[in-house]
Amino acid sequence: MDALVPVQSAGQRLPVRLVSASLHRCIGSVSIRRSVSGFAMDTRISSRAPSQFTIRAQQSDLKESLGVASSSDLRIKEWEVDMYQNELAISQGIRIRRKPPSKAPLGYTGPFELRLLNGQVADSPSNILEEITWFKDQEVSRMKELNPLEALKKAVENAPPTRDFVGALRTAHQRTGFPGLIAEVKKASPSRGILKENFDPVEIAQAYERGGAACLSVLTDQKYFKGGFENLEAIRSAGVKCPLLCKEFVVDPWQIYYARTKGADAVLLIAAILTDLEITYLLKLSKKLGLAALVEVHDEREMGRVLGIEGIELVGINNRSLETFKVDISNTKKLLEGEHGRQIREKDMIVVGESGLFTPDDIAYVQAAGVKAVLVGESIVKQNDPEKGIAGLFGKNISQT
Ligand SMILES: O=P(O)(O)OC[C@@H](O)[C@@H](O)c1c[nH]c2ccccc12
Repeated sequence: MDALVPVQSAGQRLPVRLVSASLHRCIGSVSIRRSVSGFAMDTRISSRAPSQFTIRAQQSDLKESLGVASSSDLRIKEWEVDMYQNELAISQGIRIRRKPPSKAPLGYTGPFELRLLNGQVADSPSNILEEITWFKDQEVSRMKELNPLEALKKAVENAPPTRDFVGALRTAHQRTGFPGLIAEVKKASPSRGILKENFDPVEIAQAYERGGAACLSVLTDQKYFKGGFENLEAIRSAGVKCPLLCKEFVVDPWQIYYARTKGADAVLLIAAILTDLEITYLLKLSKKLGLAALVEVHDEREMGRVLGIEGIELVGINNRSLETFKVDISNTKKLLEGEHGRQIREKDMIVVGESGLFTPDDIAYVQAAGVKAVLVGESIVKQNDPEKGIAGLFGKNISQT
């Protein structure tokens, strides 16, 4: 990603060839189009209005790098890259399409003709996760314009060190004998609507900390969860000591940098929307920036994929399908049985039981299934006093005092 350097001065030649080549190497055919167009449309280019010459020079570099000659050829190449990305995702059992399908550009002939002949593809999102993912893709493009990657990288260099998310979970587990608690600062969700009307994120975070939470999860998605990065920042600067998970739908490496500058100590990577290569790359990037990564799975297939990826310390099992909203806590048990469970124990990974946990019995059930941590939102955020909510959830006061 280092090659994603914005234009500094007119006439400067940029190694665009390297941009696409290195992306190709790092994340396969994954997000070349977004990165390429993100690059080509970089705000610094438009806001600093360099000479036409610079822009032309870049575009020709770009075409050359993709082996194309005209802008319609370039459109076709970009479209093909999207199609390859979809194919790659489908081959890994990923049902979520990362972008709305688009028709082949005029004049296209090539390897996807047969697939196009196969008939209609739905061009509205098939489920809520797909809708969120499509929206996120556009939202990130807009946010990148306001916060170019170069500026974020500088901010990261001066950011205070991160706190040890995984260590905090292990310590809490040893201290209490219960799974370490990641308590979620969550105002609303698409499945449950508004959970708390008078929502003060800092007050809730402090109450969670007093109640014995090991870590906090802060939803930053605005549109679907009524969260925000300002909540993450506010909680961090209010002096809360628990490490913070930035709960976002990550579809682009830029978001990892952004989360780091806003005070996150960990990020979420959702296997249902990311290919193996993307998870591998985003994991490495997170580590480089000092962040832990919670890799979330929902079914056996995703668990199998994730177990094949090196370097994962934290796996979340979501009991809620983000496609259908169905919640079933026996999902945690099911995914920890047999060969998968054996591999997890062998690698000493921490499994986080996520969603739909309300009672001490629920906690005991997922603990018996093998989790060392739990991620809980609704049942504790809804309480008038979230600190007491935690004691209610565990059937015991788990605070330090
Ligand atoms: O409120 P609950 O049922 O306790 O769930 C919390 C958490 O697991 C859930 O918010 C969640 C799990 N994975 C996610 C991914 C995106 C958004 C939200 C989530």
